[in-house]
Amino acid sequence: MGHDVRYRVRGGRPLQGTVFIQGAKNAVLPMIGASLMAAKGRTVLRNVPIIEDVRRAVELAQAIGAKAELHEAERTLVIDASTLSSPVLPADIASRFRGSFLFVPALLHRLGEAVIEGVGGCNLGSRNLDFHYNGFKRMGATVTEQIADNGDGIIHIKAGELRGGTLYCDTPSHTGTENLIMAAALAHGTTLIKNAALEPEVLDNIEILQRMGARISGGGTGFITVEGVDELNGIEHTVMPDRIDAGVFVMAAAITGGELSLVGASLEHLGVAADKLEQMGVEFHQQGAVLQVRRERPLRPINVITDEYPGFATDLQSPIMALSCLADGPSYIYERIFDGRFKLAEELTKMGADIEVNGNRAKVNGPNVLRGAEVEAHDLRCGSALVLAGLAAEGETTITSAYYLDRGHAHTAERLSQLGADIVRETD
Ligand SMILES: CC(=O)N[C@H]1[C@@H](OP(=O)(O)OP(=O)(O)OC[C@H]2O[C@@H](n3ccc(=O)[nH]c3=O)[C@H](O)[C@@H]2O)O[C@H](CO)[C@@H](O)[C@@H]1O
Ligand SMILES: C=C(OP(=O)(O)O)C(=O)O
Repeated sequence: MGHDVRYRVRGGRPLQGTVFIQGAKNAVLPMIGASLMAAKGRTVLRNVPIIEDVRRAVELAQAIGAKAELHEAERTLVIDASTLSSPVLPADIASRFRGSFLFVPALLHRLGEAVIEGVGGCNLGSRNLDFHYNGFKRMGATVTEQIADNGDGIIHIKAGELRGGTLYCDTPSHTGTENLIMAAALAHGTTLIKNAALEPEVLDNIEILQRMGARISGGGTGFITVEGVDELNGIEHTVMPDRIDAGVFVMAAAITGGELSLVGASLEHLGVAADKLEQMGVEFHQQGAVLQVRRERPLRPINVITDEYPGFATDLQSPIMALSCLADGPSYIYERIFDGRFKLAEELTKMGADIEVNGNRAKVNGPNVLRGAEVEAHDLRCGSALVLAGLAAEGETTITSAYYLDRGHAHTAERLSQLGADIVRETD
């Protein structure tokens, strides 16, 4: 996986024009999980990002018996889950994306069990699932692990009937909150989830579940109450815009000294990242649902501490590391969410950056002149950061293992080319 896609970028062109922000990866994946909970009717999702994670999610839905049709040109996904038949999330698909674990509540409710042969997602250090498992157990499920012949662990979760209870996340886990809400939506009785995540995608998921018939209150407060209902129905829903995609395009304008109109981007959804980018010298003008952004002055250095929403999103940490290479002085980055998210530093160093990494802290000694090099996308956001670095670098940058980038960003080369970038996508 990940070795067959390359991007070639030739830097030095300021980006200008209008770009359409895609639908949110981290909203559509739990929505696909939610739509599998509807035993009757079809769910229609609009503004679906055409990314590899969505293609994998469609394959996985089909593998467990649902009818799922992705209409790419229309960015529309139609799901009929009435035919759900297999509780097994097969490793060859499920281990390619993190969102596969969001199918578990539907399997528990519809088939009484889930068999998880693998969970994927970006390799960012330890990525535990204990808040999910502990929550399912508190609702009456049993969770057991069996070691397969090849040494891989296979998790079996069985739940004859889930019942409401008091659940919590030790820290406000994004997918953990979504999974516990979905598990509670069709459980018997009332569930309270404490220390729930506040991310806009979590709220968009609460909205789709409510429209399907779920009874959920407290979204956005950290305490979510769910009163279980007997069934959920297929409905139509438009996926919210992707705030990480928006943040990357803001930084594309910033790193090239350009000016862009981002259709669908929201300053509010960027949280603290908007303030940090403003401090670096980015100018924002929110005009309704279009965000205008430009950078004319030299970039200033920045201190970043990643945090749950509305803090600085960890998924924008890699892109801002690339941007801070050009800033006039040292920038300090403290990654608090994941313990293995600095592989990018080595790749940027190949391009001429000067970055000191110490555990979960990095110091970027800007300003550096970036030069084109062959670099590797170790994960999704490492990929988007390397594209940004390539846009600012002298000469040609080749980004390998770029399947990771395609996991989360749609039509990257096409959208950047329309803004004046020199970028092509190649496959073997
Ligand atoms: C598909 C999706 O929505 N992915 C996003 C989601 O990932 P994901 O939902 O996996 O991230 P979490 O919020 O769950 O994880 C954050 C931290 O909590 C820890 N943790 C989490 C769950 C658990 O049961 N036990 C535990 O210890 C993790 O190891 C990690 O250190 O949120 C991340 C943090 O905003 C984003 O980077 C990902 O893009
Ligand atoms: C970490 C990410 O995604 P996932 O949780 O899907 O691996 C990401 O989007 O950067």
